[in-house]
Amino acid sequence: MLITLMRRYLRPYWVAVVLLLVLQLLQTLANLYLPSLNADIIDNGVVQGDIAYIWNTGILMLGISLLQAGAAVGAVYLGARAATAFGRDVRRDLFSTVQTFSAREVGQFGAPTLITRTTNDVQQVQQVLIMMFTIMVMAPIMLVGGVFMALQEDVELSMLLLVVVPVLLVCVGLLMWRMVPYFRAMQSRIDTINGVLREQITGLRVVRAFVRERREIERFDAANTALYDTSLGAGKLMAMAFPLVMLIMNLSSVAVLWFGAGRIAAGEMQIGALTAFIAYLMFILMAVMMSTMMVMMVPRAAVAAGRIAEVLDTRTSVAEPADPAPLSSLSDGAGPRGVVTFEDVTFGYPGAEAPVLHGLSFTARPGETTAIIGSTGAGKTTLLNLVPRLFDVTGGRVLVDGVDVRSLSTDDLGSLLGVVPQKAFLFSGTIAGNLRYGKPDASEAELWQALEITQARDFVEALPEGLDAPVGQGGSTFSGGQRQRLAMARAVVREPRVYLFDDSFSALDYATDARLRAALAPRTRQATVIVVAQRVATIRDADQILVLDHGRIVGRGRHHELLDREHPAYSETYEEIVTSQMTLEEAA
Ligand SMILES: Nc1ncnc2c1ncn2[C@@H]1O[C@H](COP(=O)(O)OP(=O)(O)OP(=O)(O)O)[C@@H](O)[C@H]1O
Repeated sequence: MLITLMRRYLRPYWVAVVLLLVLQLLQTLANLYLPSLNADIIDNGVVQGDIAYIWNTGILMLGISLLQAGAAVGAVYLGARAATAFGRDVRRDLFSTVQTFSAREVGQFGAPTLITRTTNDVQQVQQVLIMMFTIMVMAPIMLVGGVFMALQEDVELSMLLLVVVPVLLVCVGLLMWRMVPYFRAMQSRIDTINGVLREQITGLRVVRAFVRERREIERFDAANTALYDTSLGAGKLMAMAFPLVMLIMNLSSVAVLWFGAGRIAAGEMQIGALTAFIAYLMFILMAVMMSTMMVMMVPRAAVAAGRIAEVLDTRTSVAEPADPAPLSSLSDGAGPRGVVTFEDVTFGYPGAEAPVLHGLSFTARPGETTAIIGSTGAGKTTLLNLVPRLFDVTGGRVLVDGVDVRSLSTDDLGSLLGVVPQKAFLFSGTIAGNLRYGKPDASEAELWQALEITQARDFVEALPEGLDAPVGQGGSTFSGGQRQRLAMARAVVREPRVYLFDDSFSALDYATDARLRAALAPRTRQATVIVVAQRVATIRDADQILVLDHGRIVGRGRHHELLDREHPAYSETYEEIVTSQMTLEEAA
């Protein structure tokens, strides 16, 4: 998975990658060559007193050092560029894939993991990529080249490698092997801390209201201590790792000096060769250490790459039609009017045993208001979500002007709808920016008009910056009712064919609710309005009221018809809802 991801996303940067590999090769070879030149200076220059040789070789060494430094800088630069570009491209694709997801896929993954995958997991792979760019080229060359050069300097002394290398390999391998579980656990501990923190920040008011601060602090402490323990475990091993490696390296140097001194005394080796040998030994040991670390890090990155690929490979369940029906084909070729028809619609959430909606059939017409009322959990929001295709039906069809919503392109379908969700959501920015979300070229006059209709003009006018007043993330700087009215204004600015209001009026007081509906009526005269409501007062004038109970339509008609025991449309459920909110005299 890691390789596939890297191949796919590094392809545009292959020139930079090849160039950086060549530069790495150059600098590693230069690195390998320098100790040998140093040995030559000592043996042929210093020992023999040949000043000219020292100068010439010294200048050559300087040249090679400069070349090596240049190549190293170039390689690091190109590597960093390719790796960061890789990260940017993967994040971009993850984001645009998630944008295509329906509520089904988002629910299946969960928002937190989608965020972690786009940020943390990409970072993990990117880091390993940078390491690979250097170590993958450097380590094998340093290892093979180091052994080759060491043999060139002295074959007998090279036998020491047979002892030193396996010892280092085993020690570093063991340490890393014990560290990996800590690293894995660390990720999930960080996830837990994030989870607790997110919940507490979002639910801060509830925590305060129920005086649960102490309990919440304990919860956070537990998660925090778990992370501390894990980090400490990894830290202890890490603290051991460096001294251990240094000890092995120093002991090896001592061994080389010990045996080398004997060989020099016996006239079998020169001093320069001994210094070069020590340098090559260090190269070899470094290469072994880096390769071991690399081998241990790859599985972690592979896990991250797998998680990224899982998102990238997920196809949305509300797929775009291959051959979308043009808007002009709606209403039998007359163009969009906004007639919404549910035809024997059944819907069940993924993984749920029973459907939430059962065989719903109704038509909502332009110029009419269709209201949906029912107890909580009856399926009202679910029903509304099927029109903009947040989910697709599991049985039956949802039609707009006689065309199945699944046959329209999502852009076309969206252009017909003005949705006001149950939880009004605003984006950070300004009020004007939010209102123009569905119609970027709307004039200021249009924005004020929409605000007037949704009874939001007064409070926006009262803000010092007016339309340019800042909006906090999610709309946090406004009250629930203000947010709701701004969200409605956003839909009104768009002048859609179909308005979908999901319980948008319940955050308003009775008087504002009534004024808003009165102001909205002329604007929606040509449009289809579907309103989900809890309050009977909000919908008593609706042209058609659908009473929903456990996902079935158990009553349909106008307010008076549904209450009239003599009328065929009479609904006992509706009467129960009405009497729970007002006396029958008030309702009449
Ligand atoms: N994402 C989901 N996954 C699984 N089940 C869900 C999901 N959303 C809602 N449900 C279930 O579907 C049923 C209908 O929910 P829905 O939100 O449509 O009800 P509602 O009538 O709008 O309620 P309310 O008036 O409280 O908003 C409920 O039983 C709920 O538990």
